[in-house]
Amino acid sequence: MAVPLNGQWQCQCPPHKRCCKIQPSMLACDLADLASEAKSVLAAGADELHLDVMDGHFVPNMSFAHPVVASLRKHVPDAYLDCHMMVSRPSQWVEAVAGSTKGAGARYTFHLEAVEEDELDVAGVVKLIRDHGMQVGVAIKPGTAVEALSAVVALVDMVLVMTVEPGFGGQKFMPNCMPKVLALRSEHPDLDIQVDGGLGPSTIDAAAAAGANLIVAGST
Ligand SMILES: O=C(CO)[C@H](O)[C@H](O)COP(=O)(O)O
Ligand SMILES: [Fe+2]
Repeated sequence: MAVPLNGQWQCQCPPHKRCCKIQPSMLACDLADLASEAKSVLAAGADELHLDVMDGHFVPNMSFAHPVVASLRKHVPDAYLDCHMMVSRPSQWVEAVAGSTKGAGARYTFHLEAVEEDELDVAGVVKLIRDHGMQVGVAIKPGTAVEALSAVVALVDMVLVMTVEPGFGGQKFMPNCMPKVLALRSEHPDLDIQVDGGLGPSTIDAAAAAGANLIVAGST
């Protein structure tokens, strides 16, 4: 479990327990100052940078896209970029995001609900991401049952269980999503499980206790 201590996120997990990684969501920062904001959260101990890409179609909001990610990469050449792709037809952006994040570690997390009939099937999207050298995450919205992941969990590196409706920062953590985390963790002891939305000092314990080990920290 990680807690803020003297301006740093300090892990409090006993040695035998799974340690949480903290991934600040850059959606919460001054996007006109993205590079220096990214450097300061990394200096404060952030494990990865969570980049919320929104297309205004899969979610009713827009944020930034791969050109911004490419510019940011020049300033943080060694950072791990965790791209949360809230976009329809996620296969269409894989090549662009791979080109924008190259040089150090990156993850492309697509929403299971966004894969459309006439594009690749889910396994095809996973393969496309991997073929482009990125780790693979798959996300589900609060309203999607965890059983919807059963055919894909074994193929991916990480599962993101959204704890808010995707599209906006600053929303309230939804504790009723924790049983999904618990179910995933009991079935998959070594899987990376991420939670995203309304995480902060008052909600991180519930998420870690349920079995999440990747914590997106945004506005709270
Ligand atoms: O995916 C997201 C919104 O769709 C953001 O990553 C998430 O909301 C983080 O921000 P906050 O902690 O403020 O909720
Ligand atoms: Fe996110």
